[in-house]
Amino acid sequence: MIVRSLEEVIGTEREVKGPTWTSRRLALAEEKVGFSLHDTVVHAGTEITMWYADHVEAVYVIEGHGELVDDETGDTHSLEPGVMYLVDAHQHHTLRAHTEFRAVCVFNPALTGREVHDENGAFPLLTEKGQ
Ligand SMILES: CC(=O)NCC[C@H](N)C(=O)O
Repeated sequence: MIVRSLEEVIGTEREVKGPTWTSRRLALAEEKVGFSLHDTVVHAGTEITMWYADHVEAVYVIEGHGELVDDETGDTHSLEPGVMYLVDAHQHHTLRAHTEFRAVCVFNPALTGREVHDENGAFPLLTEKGQ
């Protein structure tokens, strides 16, 4: 059994900062459980367009308000605590954080921990060895 607190992760290599977000990665590929689990904060008033070419992601909002745009259809969804969205088919999508926004994010395949978005808004498919 692995028990890990957010406080243990903050300030370590498991806390990864992107341009508009900070991802605290509680479970990673090295745990070998088939997914990674992150407690992620998105900074208020920001917008980010993403496209996970190699991953699926589940996002469960626990704090804050924002909106999600499915860039493939133009559909816009209001985001607030208790709302979950699944990026289930590699959709290009845009997240706007109206307030500081916090969510639990799960990725499959698991992130190794060092990934930040590339120029397409994707996470590179790294192995634990970093390829
Ligand atoms: C807003 C957002 O989801 N940014 C990407 C970070 C990713 N969800 C992560 O948790 O690493």
